[in-house]
Amino acid sequence: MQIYMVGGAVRDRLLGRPVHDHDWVVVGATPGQMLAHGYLPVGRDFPVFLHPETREEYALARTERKSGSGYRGFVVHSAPDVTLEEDLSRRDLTMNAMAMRTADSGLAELFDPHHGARDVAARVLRHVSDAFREDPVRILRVARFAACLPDFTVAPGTMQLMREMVAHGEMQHLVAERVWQELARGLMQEKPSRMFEVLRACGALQVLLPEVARLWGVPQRAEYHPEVDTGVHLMLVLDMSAQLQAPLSVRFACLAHDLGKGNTPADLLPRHIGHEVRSAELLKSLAKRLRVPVDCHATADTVAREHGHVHRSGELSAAALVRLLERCDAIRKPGRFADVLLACECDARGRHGFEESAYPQRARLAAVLATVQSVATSDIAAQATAQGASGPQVGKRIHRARVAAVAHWIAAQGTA
Ligand SMILES: Nc1ccn([C@@H]2O[C@H](COP(=O)(O)OP(=O)(O)OP(=O)(O)O)[C@@H](O)[C@H]2O)c(=O)n1
Ligand SMILES: [Mg+2]
Repeated sequence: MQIYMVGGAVRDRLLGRPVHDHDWVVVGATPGQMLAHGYLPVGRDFPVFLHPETREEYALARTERKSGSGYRGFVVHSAPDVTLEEDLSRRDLTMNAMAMRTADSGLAELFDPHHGARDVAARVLRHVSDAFREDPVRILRVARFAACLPDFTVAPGTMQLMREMVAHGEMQHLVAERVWQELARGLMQEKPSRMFEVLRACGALQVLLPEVARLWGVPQRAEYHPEVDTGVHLMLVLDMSAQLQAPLSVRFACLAHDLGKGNTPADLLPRHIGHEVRSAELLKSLAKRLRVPVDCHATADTVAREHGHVHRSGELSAAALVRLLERCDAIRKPGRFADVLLACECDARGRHGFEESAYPQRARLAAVLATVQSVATSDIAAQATAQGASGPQVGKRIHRARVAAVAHWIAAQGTA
């Protein structure tokens, strides 16, 4: 049997990027031989094994043919006579269809029948063959790679193929988990906007995230948004979230914060009165459809509802500031509130001409929260209960003490 390194590890080595995991392909072996060598079988559908020590994936060379629609509709042929070339030609992109082996001389040998190295040098994402059609997840992968390798472009023929796949309804067969997985990974790359550009260009965005796709062409007020177009703004916000190295929940919150601008009544444009609540409603159905994790949804919901108040928090009274913190559940969930503030900063700086602007609201609200947290609520509660106060009355006293503390803090800021 011969073992070759394949897929992302070969690609990333060529790109000079850090290699996270290795995929291996084994030619000329049977499952029985793999088991005899101590490899552990995984998966029901494909002849894939885990190395007994490294736990990396070793797959027997295989060919694949689509037998029906959907995720599992494949006929897999794996046998000791399947060649490396056959295995490589079923893969998605030329840059992912290279193999490497350490030769007896100790030098690394590259097997590159589809000219992946040439495409890497030319910064092109190109499909290997028409077999690309067989798996619609590949459209999401191309979009994700575009976000990760922002100077790469999609080859025109590949974009054409992706358009055809979308037009044939292939995106409908994707299961929510796979869509979310790829979307989440794409959001975490260096330039998330590239993923959305690619998905938009092939028509997949319209199918997967129509709430997002419809934001292009929707105007906003130029005084606040020099870029005017809501879709353009959204892309600036997402790239700002990457620039500020925000975690996934923040990046997803950025994606969803302005969804409600997509269904603003036409007579209100370019104003978007009430878009915050509409955003939260659209977010709810999107999160359900894609099975978005609860923490991402919760952060995004607060950002959608409250981003306007956070932006204007400099004008709020002590009482209004405490109410804002209470609505954000900031006292119980300070970590999440920090994420909400970061998303708001991405929103404010994700505008033409504001990229380098300061966003003092973030540090100020963090300080207001610290002030509120310093109020000794258990002492107030104990005292109130001793005086025979009811539950709601205790709550009111705590609220009043918090407002007083914030008012005091604001006054001290003024004299500092
Ligand atoms: N839908 C898919 C998924 C994977 N592959 C092939 O399987 C390899 C390994 O897949 P995976 O580990 O999922 O992705 P990588 O390309 O290795 O990228 P990374 O692990 O860095 O995300 C890919 O390089 C590609 O050759 C494919 O052709 N089509
Ligand atoms: Mg991999």
